[in-house]
Amino acid sequence: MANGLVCGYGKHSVLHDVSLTVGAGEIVTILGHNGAGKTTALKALFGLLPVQSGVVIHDGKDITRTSTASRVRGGMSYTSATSAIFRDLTVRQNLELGAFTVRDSKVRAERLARIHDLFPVLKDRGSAVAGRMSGGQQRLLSIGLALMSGAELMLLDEPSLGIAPSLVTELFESIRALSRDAGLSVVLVEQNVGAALPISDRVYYLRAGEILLSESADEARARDDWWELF
Ligand SMILES: Nc1ncnc2c1ncn2[C@@H]1O[C@H](COP(=O)(O)OP(=O)(O)OP(=O)(O)O)[C@@H](O)[C@H]1O
Repeated sequence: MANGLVCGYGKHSVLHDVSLTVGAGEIVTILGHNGAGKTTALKALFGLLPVQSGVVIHDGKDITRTSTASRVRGGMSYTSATSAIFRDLTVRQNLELGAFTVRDSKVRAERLARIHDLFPVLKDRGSAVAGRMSGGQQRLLSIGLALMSGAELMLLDEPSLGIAPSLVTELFESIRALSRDAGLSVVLVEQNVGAALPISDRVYYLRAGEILLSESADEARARDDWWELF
């Protein structure tokens, strides 16, 4: 997915030689302290930041210089840590907009039904104004939006942020189910290590823009010294 990525803001490099892979149906989690470069890595993968050197590969194609729009068409989505929804529109309108690139109305209806099954609150509150829902419900909606686009690879930045613990478990189980049943691949950035590890396949540890270590989530779960690694 990324090889030798160097990227940052202006002339300032934040990522130094970052390489990472995510297979079909795999959930890969990037762990690291504040400021390590986790969000920067997701943005670089999604084409929101120019890459100074290195390559981004998706579906076997070099997409390093392609636009974000073409990455969306290619099956990628990015959900930022700050609520990525249309606050003044209803929940239903938000979800419909998530699939604005999908012409086939049957496909749109199927996706909507699936998301309603996954997150029934988005069905029950379909006519609610999105910006007036709770923070947790807004997070679910932002993930619903990404799923409506038909993403095969989701880049998720701190999905648990601001969500009640019971809902975090439910949300993460839904993500796991999507990867298991529908082959969804996920690159997850998460401070809530306890919630992320049980659904992850592999883990990358990022420090000051460099990958320190990559290991299986089983190995990571067996550790009690994550933070000493950084
Ligand atoms: N828009 C920006 N312009 C300049 N520097 C930025 C910008 N956004 C982030 N940075 C810097 O890039 C570095 C990495 O930030 P980034 O947000 O990727 O870290 P992070 O690991 O996601 O941290 P957090 O867990 O706090 O979100 C930090 O030093 C940050 O100050």
